[in-house]
Amino acid sequence: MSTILKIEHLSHRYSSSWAVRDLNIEINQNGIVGLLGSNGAGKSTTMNIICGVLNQTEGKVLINGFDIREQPEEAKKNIGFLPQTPPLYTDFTIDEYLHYTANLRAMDKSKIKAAVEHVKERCGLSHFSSRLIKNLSGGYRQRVGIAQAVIHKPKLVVLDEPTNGLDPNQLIEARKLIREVAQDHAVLLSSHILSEIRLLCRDVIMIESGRMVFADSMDAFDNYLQPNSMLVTLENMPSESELLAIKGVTKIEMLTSRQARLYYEAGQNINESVVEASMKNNWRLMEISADKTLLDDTFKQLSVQSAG
Ligand SMILES: Nc1ncnc2c1ncn2[C@@H]1O[C@H](COP(=O)(O)OP(=O)(O)OP(=O)(O)O)[C@@H](O)[C@H]1O
Repeated sequence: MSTILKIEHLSHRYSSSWAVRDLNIEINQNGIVGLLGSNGAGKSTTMNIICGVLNQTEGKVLINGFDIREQPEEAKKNIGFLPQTPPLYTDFTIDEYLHYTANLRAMDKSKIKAAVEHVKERCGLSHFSSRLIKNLSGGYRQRVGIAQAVIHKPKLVVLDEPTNGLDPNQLIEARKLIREVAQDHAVLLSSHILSEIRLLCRDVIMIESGRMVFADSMDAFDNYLQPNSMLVTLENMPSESELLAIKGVTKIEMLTSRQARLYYEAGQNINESVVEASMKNNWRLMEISADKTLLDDTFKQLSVQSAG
């Protein structure tokens, strides 16, 4: 079986400056892969190249084994794309628009009607079939955008910041739909919001200044960003020096009268030592948890580092 998406040494230059440098990405299975990066990192450029909207300066993009530049028709049959601004014709009804996009994808004419019904059902649009797109809320427009991206059952679905600008209820609905889509498709989803990527994605690729700075599972990303620290809540909080005496602990930060951040050496597991010390000294351990609060800070640092 071919790899769904393979990107080799991809670089892109706009006039004089490079927006993407030597990207290598491979996606082999369904599920959501996050493309994370701050504004201007090169996410949209990468996605536009993957989807054949922009020709790269250097490198290769293969979709299901087809080169997007050399075999664009075959490659594009395997891609569904929702750009940052959904390509909606607002004077069309949902039905008209989905028939139109199915025809654009050169789908077998005899299968279009059933495909439109199926995708409307799947995206929760059936009850709005004959409503004009201009009369839909932002959340429903986004659903139509996703529907046009999956109507032809592509192997790869590319969603450029699909949850941007949605209100909290629309966000929940959009995430649910994207998760459902990812059960049958490989989804590449971009965002500059770390928490959004953490919520949705199995794997994450982080780019900054056009270069890849990380690519692995979300769990590995959390570990990578964890500066080896944990949060402990103790009812009887001891002194800093007593906490520092716990085996493996290298630094203490007192956060409140009952909570402290404990830093430890990479690769160490200090949970047991903390529990033991607490029991021995009657510190009354209430909670011990991985420290996720530093993630956003570290993300900012990472972004700055890679820009340098
Ligand atoms: N058409 C263009 N001409 C010149 N430079 C461009 C063009 N499009 C993007 N750029 C530049 O290329 C770099 C990458 O932009 P890109 O839009 O790919 O980033 P992004 O990660 O998608 O950011 P955002 O989330 O803000 O869209 C930026 O420095 C941007 O200013």
